Amino acid sequence: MKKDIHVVGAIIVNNGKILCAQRGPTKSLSYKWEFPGGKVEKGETPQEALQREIKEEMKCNIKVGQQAEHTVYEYDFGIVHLTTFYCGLIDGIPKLTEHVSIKWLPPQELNFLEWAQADIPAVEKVISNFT
Ligand SMILES: Nc1nc2c([nH]c(=O)n2[C@H]2C[C@H](O)[C@@H](COP(=O)(O)OP(=O)(O)OP(=O)(O)O)O2)c(=O)[nH]1
Repeated sequence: MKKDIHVVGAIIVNNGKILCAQRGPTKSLSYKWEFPGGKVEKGETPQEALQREIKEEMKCNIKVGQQAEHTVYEYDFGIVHLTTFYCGLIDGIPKLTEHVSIKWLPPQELNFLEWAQADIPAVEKVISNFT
């Protein structure tokens, strides 16, 4: 049986643009674009996990707002349960640490990137929420 992986992703909105992050070559889903975040650990709420992950991987603090989407997607390596939340920056500027590239894009340009498959419903939702 495939393992269930519970993941949170931050849709960080700043000045009308959204932060998109590209996965590195050594990771699963290499070079795909994603919302920064990661796996929820035992005892954490999804919101706590997201704040922790963003602090670790982007060196900034966020406030976590409304849930945008929840998707279950079966990859070959496991079943990802992805919950995305709209977020805002509190302090610091997101920095490139674990990802190979980050971009701030207006919502209508999100579709130009090659997203991880689990993210596609969230991307569509963001586009429709902003247009
Ligand atoms: N952070 C994040 N992960 C996502 C998204 N969409 C998606 O399918 N994923 C997958 C990729 C990973 O398999 C898993 C998140 O794991 P992670 O971010 O904590 O771990 P990782 O990069 O080290 O991944 P891995 O190489 O261990 O699989 O969820 C997304 O938008 N954000």
